[in-house]
Amino acid sequence: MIVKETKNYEKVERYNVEVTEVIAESYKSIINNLGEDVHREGILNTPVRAAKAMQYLTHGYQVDPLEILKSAMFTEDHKHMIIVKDIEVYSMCEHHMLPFFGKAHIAYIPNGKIVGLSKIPRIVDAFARRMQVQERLTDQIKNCIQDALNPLGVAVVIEAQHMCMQMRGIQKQNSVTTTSSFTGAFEKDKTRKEFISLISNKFS
Ligand SMILES: Nc1nc2c(ncn2[C@@H]2O[C@H](COP(=O)(O)OP(=O)(O)OP(=O)(O)O)[C@@H](O)[C@H]2O)c(=O)[nH]1
Ligand SMILES: [Zn+2]
Repeated sequence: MIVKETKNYEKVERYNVEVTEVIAESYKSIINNLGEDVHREGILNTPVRAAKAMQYLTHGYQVDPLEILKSAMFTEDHKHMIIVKDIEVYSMCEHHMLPFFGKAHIAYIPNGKIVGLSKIPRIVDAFARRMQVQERLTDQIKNCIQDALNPLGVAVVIEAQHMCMQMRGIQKQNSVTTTSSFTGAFEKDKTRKEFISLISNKFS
């Protein structure tokens, strides 16, 4: 499944017909085995809908995050912390194939190159729209920014709720998991504290 943006910035979803049919057949069997009637009106198109939904939720495999960053890098002599915070994250836990969702807060300190701001949420999506664990998602985002920009440091914090811990299993509705990953300057106490303090401030 490919998500493309047109020149007018409209998002177009293109599904490979054969892949969708194969996944839909599997869903038919799953729905049947769950005890539902696959011929019931409301469910008749569900296998295809679910096949498309699942391909959408994992379309990050078709995206190259490094290329996204490289497509908008600019030379700039700015050596201060740049933070993009409160980026919505929707991902799929690889253990249960249930969503986990929350916010990512990302910072870097440039070393000659800055990147187009929108590209940071774009790479979050590129890695999040896959089967993931929160820890790997956090590290992949950090490594990608480090590799593309070679900055003085990168910081990534993700706060998320896992549906597999809420709707089933341990059923804890209010627990939030925080993961973090740092390079370079952010390994220093002072810089990391400044980052944590800035992401904790809310705009009034
Ligand atoms: N570290 C980590 N664990 C995760 C993540 N998403 C889900 N899990 C956990 O993956 C584990 C899988 O454990 P298993 O014991 O194999 O699965 P389970 O029997 O369904 O476990 P319960 O959820 O405890 O019922 C669970 O503890 C989940 O909470 C994640 O992003 N990171
Ligand atoms: Zn899970």
